[in-house]
Formats: sequence, C-alpha cells, structure tokens
Amino acid sequence: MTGLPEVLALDETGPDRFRSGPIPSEWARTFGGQIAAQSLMAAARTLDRSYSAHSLHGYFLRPGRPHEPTGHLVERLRDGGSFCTRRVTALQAGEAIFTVTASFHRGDEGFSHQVDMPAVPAPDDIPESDRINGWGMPRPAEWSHWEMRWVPGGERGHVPGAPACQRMWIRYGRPLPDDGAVHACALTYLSDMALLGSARLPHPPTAVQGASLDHSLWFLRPFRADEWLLYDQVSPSAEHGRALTRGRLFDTGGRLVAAVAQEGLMRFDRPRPTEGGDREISLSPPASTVPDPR
Ligand SMILES: CCCCCCCCCCCCCCCC(=O)SCCNC(=O)CCNC(=O)[C@H](O)C(C)(C)COP(=O)(O)OP(=O)(O)OC[C@H]1O[C@@H](n2cnc3c(N)ncnc32)[C@H](O)[C@@H]1OP(=O)(O)O
Repeated sequence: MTGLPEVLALDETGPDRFRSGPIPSEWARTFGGQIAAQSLMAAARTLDRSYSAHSLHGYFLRPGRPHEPTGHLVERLRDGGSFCTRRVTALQAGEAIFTVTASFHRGDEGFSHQVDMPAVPAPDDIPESDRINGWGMPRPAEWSHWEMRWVPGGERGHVPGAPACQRMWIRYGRPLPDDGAVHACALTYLSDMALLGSARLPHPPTAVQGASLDHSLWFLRPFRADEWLLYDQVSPSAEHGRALTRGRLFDTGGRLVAAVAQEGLMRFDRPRPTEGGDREISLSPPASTVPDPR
C-alpha cells in the first residue's frame, strides 16, 4: 500500500504546476484528505521554507478518480513580509475537483493561551483498532500506515440521542522526515479521516450519501504527525442533508496544535448502481455491524 511520502511526492510539470498520483484506492472517489494534503504540498513547494502553513480553506468540487493523476495548479496571490497566500486548483482531465486557499506565515511574537486538553486515557492504555469507531467496519487499506486508538465512548454510535462526538489518538506509524511541510500535509490528510463520522453517530443506520464538501484547518503550534495526536471531534449540527463538524488536535503534552472545521454531505441515499466494484465512501454501515439500540 502506498505510504504518505509517495502520496506527497509531486512531480513538477512546469512553473507552479505539479502532478500527483495515480494512488491506488479501494474507494471509488479519492479520499478528500489526500487531495487537500497534495494541494497544500504543491503550495508549499512554491515558497521559501522559512514560511510554514498556518491555515487553509478548501472546497471539494467533484469526486476525484484515484486511478488517474491529478494536476495541482498554484496561483501566487500574495507574497508579504510575514504572510504569503496561495490558491491551488486540483484538476483531473481539465476539470477542477478541489480548490484551496492556503496561507503561510513566518513566526511573530505575541500573547499565548489555549483551552485545556480533555481528560482522556493515554494512547498506550487503549488497544489499537483496525475498525472505524461506531461502525465495526475495517478501515480502508490506504489508511493502513496510520495507527488509531479510539477513546472509549463513541463506539455506542447509531443509538438515537447518542452524542455527536468521538475522540481518537492517531499517528502515522512510520517515521516521517524532519520537514514541517510534510507534517502539515500529514495532518491535513488525517484531519479528513472519520470527522464526518461524528455527525453520523446519533442517527440510525439509514443509508446516506456522504462526502466532505469543504474543509478549513488552522495550524496553531508545531507538532509531528508521526507522534500521537488526540483528535477530538464533534458535530454541532446536521440539517438539509449537510452536517457541520469541528475538530481539535492536541499532542501528548496537551498542546493544542490544530483546529478543523468541515461541512459534509450527509443526505439520505437513493440506491444507484456502483461503478467498477469499488466502494463509494458510504456512511452506511451494514446492519449487522450496528449495535442494537435497545
Ligand atoms: C464504505 C467504507 C466507508 C467507511 C465509512 C466510515 C464512516 C466514518 C468515517 C468517514 C470517513 C470518510 C470520510 C471521507 C470523506 C471524503 O474523503 S469524501 C471525498 C472528498 N469529497 C468529494 O469527493 C466531494 C466532491 N464533490 C462532489 O462530489 C459534488 O460537489 C457533490 C457534493 C456531489 C455535489 O455536486 P452536484 O453536481 O451538485 O451533485 P448532485 O447533482 O446533487 O448529485 C450528484 C450525483 O449524485 C446523485 N444523487 C443526488 N442525490 C442523491 C441521493 N440523495 N442519493 C444518491 N445519489 C444522489 C445525482 O443523481 C448525481 O448522480 P450522477 O448524475 O452523477 O450519476
């Protein structure tokens, strides 16, 4: 299975133009975190390394096809003394599948405060799981290099009235290079994992069509994605076939290192023929894996 360094290895095809993939996947559509991570890497490649990403805001416009390459076209919106901004459009066959604006900063001095990390068991006190929380389903193979330990509680999903929140410890299970851009892209990748699942937890196992629609991410403090991060996820709202989700990421020292917000499609599914036998990113667990709500 392709690892993160290969996912982030972009070919430069021209000035401010990069190409990624194809990356094998068992899903019919490209994982959104992958496209966002690659586009962020394309933006970072056009900047001096003294700048590091502090935020990104993106829209998933069309489903990506994992078995085809993706072009990443970078526009230099502004180069300032402290902040630089890039817009990246990810394209397949000439059509935009994703667009993101990413901003980079080189450090200033200022005040410091943060919220406390929730009190949770340490990752070493929680068993490793190859299942997605609340679903009893195996993770897709492309996530196999990621280690996940679910904080007990969220596995009681699909019970009406269950809280729309879940927490997991997560890290990339192999050493990553000492390159801040790689760690920012790795966090971008993982930040799309399971986040929409938090919105699914209070609802019965009715079939829904799910996909990330937009994604915002703020990098707040230095971190490593190959060390444990607590991913605290909550969905404040679901309505009109869309769910809002938010996430916070803490390192093991309790430092708040990143914050995420996303709106996802979560509409009742109309049965459709699936293409080529690949799995759509369906937020519909098989009934046999769902805990009995009684
Ligand atoms: C399986 C294992 C997973 C494990 C499960 C674990 C869960 C627990 C953790 C989750 C973890 C994963 C999380 C990953 C999250 C991403 O990675 S998702 C990937 C990234 N995001 C995307 O790819 C979204 C890209 N954007 C789009 O696809 C499009 O913008 C949108 C959102 C579909 C909207 O486009 P649109 O043209 O306005 O769409 P629309 O016309 O409404 O419909 C499009 C198609 O759907 C059909 N459709 C419309 N309404 C419906 C409906 N209600 N029902 C069915 N079809 C419909 C339409 O007829 C149309 O069909 P075609 O004509 O194309 O055949």
